[in-house]
Parts: sequence; structure tokens; C-alpha cells
Amino acid sequence: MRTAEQRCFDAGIDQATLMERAGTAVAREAMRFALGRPVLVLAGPGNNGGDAYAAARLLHSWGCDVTVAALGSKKSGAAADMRRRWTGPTVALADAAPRAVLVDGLFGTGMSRPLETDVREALHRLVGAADFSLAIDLPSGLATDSGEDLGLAPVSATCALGALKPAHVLMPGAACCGHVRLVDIDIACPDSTRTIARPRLTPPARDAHKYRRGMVAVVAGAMPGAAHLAARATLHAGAGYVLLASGDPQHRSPDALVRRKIADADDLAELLADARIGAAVIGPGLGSGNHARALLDAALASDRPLIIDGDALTLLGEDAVRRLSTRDARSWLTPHEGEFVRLFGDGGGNKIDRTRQAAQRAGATIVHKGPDTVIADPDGNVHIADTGTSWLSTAGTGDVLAGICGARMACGDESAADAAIWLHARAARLTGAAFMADDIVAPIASAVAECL
Ligand SMILES: NC(=O)C1=CN([C@@H]2O[C@H](COP(=O)(O)OP(=O)(O)OC[C@H]3O[C@@H](n4cnc5c(N)ncnc54)[C@H](OP(=O)(O)O)[C@@H]3O)[C@@H](O)[C@H]2O)[C@@H](O)CC1
Ligand SMILES: Nc1ncnc2c1ncn2[C@@H]1O[C@H](COP(=O)(O)OP(=O)(O)O)[C@@H](O)[C@H]1O
Ligand SMILES: [K+]
Repeated sequence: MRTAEQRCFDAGIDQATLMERAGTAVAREAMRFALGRPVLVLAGPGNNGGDAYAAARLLHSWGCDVTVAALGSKKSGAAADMRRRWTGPTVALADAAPRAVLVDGLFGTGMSRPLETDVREALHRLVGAADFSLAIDLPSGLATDSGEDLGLAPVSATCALGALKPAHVLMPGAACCGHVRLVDIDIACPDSTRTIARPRLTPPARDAHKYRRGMVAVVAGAMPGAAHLAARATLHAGAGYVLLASGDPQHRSPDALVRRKIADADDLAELLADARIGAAVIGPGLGSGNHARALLDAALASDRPLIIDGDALTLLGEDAVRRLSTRDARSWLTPHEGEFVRLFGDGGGNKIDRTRQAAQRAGATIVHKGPDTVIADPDGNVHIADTGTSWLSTAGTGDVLAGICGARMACGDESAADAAIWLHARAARLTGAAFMADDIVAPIASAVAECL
């Protein structure tokens, strides 16, 4: 953001112009929610406060009843000019009385340390008493680059200026921003990091053939239910042919699932020699014994693109980077936070940085799951999914995701991992609430239909 801002300054746009744009966007948003109610604007000592003074002036000029609660001030610069141009009522932050609508412009991207007690108390008192609160850029007390809570008060909505920052999408910050609205202040922020949107999927070609339009093998192990769940998800996510490879291929629905008996790792190696298989899913319910280890070895030694999930991630452990970086075929890893730490440790910055570094080290695509799922590919691109629902925090939904990943990888989507994450979240939303993992499988097909 600072680089982008500097590029603007180099092009002759000054700080006051950017601040006026930011203040205008915030004032418009606040006006929509104020609906004639009195507004309290908190204005801090830096440029976030400058935006706040600009917003207060505009709201006042549009007929709003506005009071500013001020905390410190600079003597010069654009923020000081904005403060001078505000001529309406002003009180000290500590003395401010709550009002129905609050605009939080105390601190934005300049948050450098935890809020002091008196500031934190005043902020919480005023935000807590407002019916509606709108943060300028970020809720005050949120660390921009990590999403760390430095004493923040959660708000109803946030106007993110120019670009989303990590704190808008990473936990715990993401949960405290309320509805995040990205406002354009005419700053270009090209970045290899972005949030995912609904994918555009193509239906099978006119001359499609079941073996050519996405053939997937799902490997079962000690707990066959998990692999079965993944395989059903694979079918509903658009695969043409799904093979369930297991030691005990008992017949269970659905009938469309093709069962193949594999007694040992050699059988799996033979099955995976079939070049028509566009993706193999291994890990859900695989187990952790010698048999599971041998199956994983066979899968890693194969030329098939792999989705590595659950128990297979635990088996890889700290050896993951060495074993994956020598594979020629693509590998995707789908760890939750606990599995990620076992594979790659917990150092190295925020979730975006850690996932990007891990993907580059392993030469694999990593889907780092959770309420703030981060998807990183080996080329350094990072995509973040903030579309999930917290109802997904139920056993087995990860197995479903692994299956969807297999389908979209085998179907050859351009951004297949993003598509899989989006379909998973959408299927969950279509299902509603208090579901079990099995319930979100059939709605995946409806989610696919929304993308055609
Ligand atoms: N980028 C863009 O394109 C645009 C950005 N714009 C806006 O600028 C904002 C960033 O402004 P900013 O850099 O002035 O930082 P800001 O958040 O106002 O805070 C800095 C002040 O707070 C202080 N301070 C920090 N922590 C503190 C603490 N715990 N307790 C007490 N004090 C603390 C710090 O003091 P210091 O650390 O120096 O002691 C300094 O005085 C950005 O979020 C957006 O709103 C728009 O105007 C236009 C386009
Ligand atoms: N609070 C949450 N909000 C959104 N998505 C969540 C949340 N908790 C879990 N999920 C998603 O649910 C899935 C859970 O996967 P995982 O932890 O592997 O569970 P399991 O091993 O039981 O299948 C992941 O896709 C994860 O991103
Ligand atoms: K703020």
C-alpha cells in the first residue's frame, strides 16, 4: 500500500487529494447508514485521523449532525490541514458521549503498538454504545500486516481504502472488521495476492468422454468412510469417472462409484500407472501404519497429480519438502493449521507469508485451511478465501474438500484450487446450517451449476 501510495505521489497526486477521496468514500458510506441519526467521528493523530476530519466535514455539509472526538494532532501536513478545515463541534476522546452512529478514524495502517489503556477504554465504550460503527481503513487497534488484536473494538463495517490489507482477511482481525467494503480511491495496487471470487467453469465439451473429462482415483485406508465421502464429493464436483481404490471394496452407494480392490502398494502403483487418471486423492482416513506409509510411497512415486490430505500429511511430516520437491507431477497439500505446523513449523510471518514460503519450498500448491483459507502456488501467487461459513467446522468437511480438489484438478480448471474452495464454501451455504459433512456433497452440483 505504501509503495502504491508513493507511486501516486511520484505521479504528482498529493496526500491531501488521497485524503479527500478517502474521506468522501467514508462519508458516503456513513451517510447511508446514519439515516438522520447523530454521528460521532473519532479522529486520531495521523492520516487515518485526517480521513476522519475530511469525512466529518463532508457529512456536516450534507446536513448530518456531527461531533468529532479528537485524540492528539500533528502540527503540519495534510492531516493537520484537514483538522483545521473542520469547524464543527470537537471534544476530547476521553470526554466524548456515545452517539448512535460512530466513525472510527483513530488509527489505520500506522498502528505500531498496543493501544494504551485509556484510549482502548474510550474506544470500547463509544463503539459498544453505538448502533452502527464504521471503521476507516481498519478498526483501530488492529495490526495491519498480521491481523493481530492490539486492543481493537469490533465494528459493524469497515471501509478498506484502495486495497484489502492482510488484517481484513486473516484471523483474528477478519472477524472484527464486520462487513468489509473495498473502496476505490484511484490507487493502483497490483499484487500477486488476491481474494477468490466465483470461478467460471466450462461444461464438458460436445465430444466429452468419461475418461477424458476428469478421471480421479481416491485411495481408501483404515477409515474407509472418509475416502468414501471424498469420492462422492469428487463425483458431484464434476469428475467424469471416479475410482475408489481400497483393500475391502464392499458395495455401498452410490452405484456410480467404481470400486477397485488394492491389496498392497504394488496394486496401487499399477492402478496409478493409468495415464488417464488426472488426479489422485490420498489421505482422508488413510491411517498411519506401515500399510498406509507404503500406499503413500506408491502415490508419491507415481506420475499422477496428487491431492495430499489428512493422514497422508501427518505421514509426510517434516520430510514433506524433501519428498515433494523431487516430484515431477503436481502436488497439492490441504493442511489445516495443526497439520501445516507439523509440516512446515510455525515461524515466518503471517498466514499469507508462511503459506507462500511453504509452497515455494515444497514446489507444491498449498491449501492452508481454516476460516481464512490461504492458497499458495509454487510461483508465489497467493489467493485468500474469505467466503466460508463457520458451520464448516464439523468433522469430514475437509474430506469433502479433498474430493472437490481432485475433481477440479482432473477437469483442468485454470485456477482449480480456487474453484474447489469456492465450490466447497458455496455448497455449505446452499445447505444452510447445522449440517453434517455428508449433507454438503449433493449441493456441490448446484454450486457447479452457478459457475457455468
Ligand atoms: N495508504 C494510502 O494510500 C492512503 C492512506 N490513508 C490513510 O492513512 C492511514 C495511515 O496513516 P498513518 O501512516 O499516518 O497512520 P495512522 O494509522 O493514522 O496512525 C499513525 C499515528 O498513530 C500513532 N500511533 C500508532 N500506534 C499507536 C498507539 N498504539 N497508541 C497511540 N498512538 C499510536 C503514530 O504515532 P507514532 O507511532 O509515530 O508514535 C502516528 O501518530 C491509512 O490507514 C488511511 O486511513 C488515506 O489518507 C489516503 C490514502
Ligand atoms: N470457522 C470456519 N469457517 C470457515 N471454514 C471453516 C471453519 N472451520 C473449518 N472450516 C473449513 O472446514 C474444513 C475442515 O477441514 P478439516 O479441518 O480437514 O476437517 P476434517 O479433517 O474433519 O475433514 C476446511 O475446508 C476448513 O477451511
Ligand atoms: K480506524
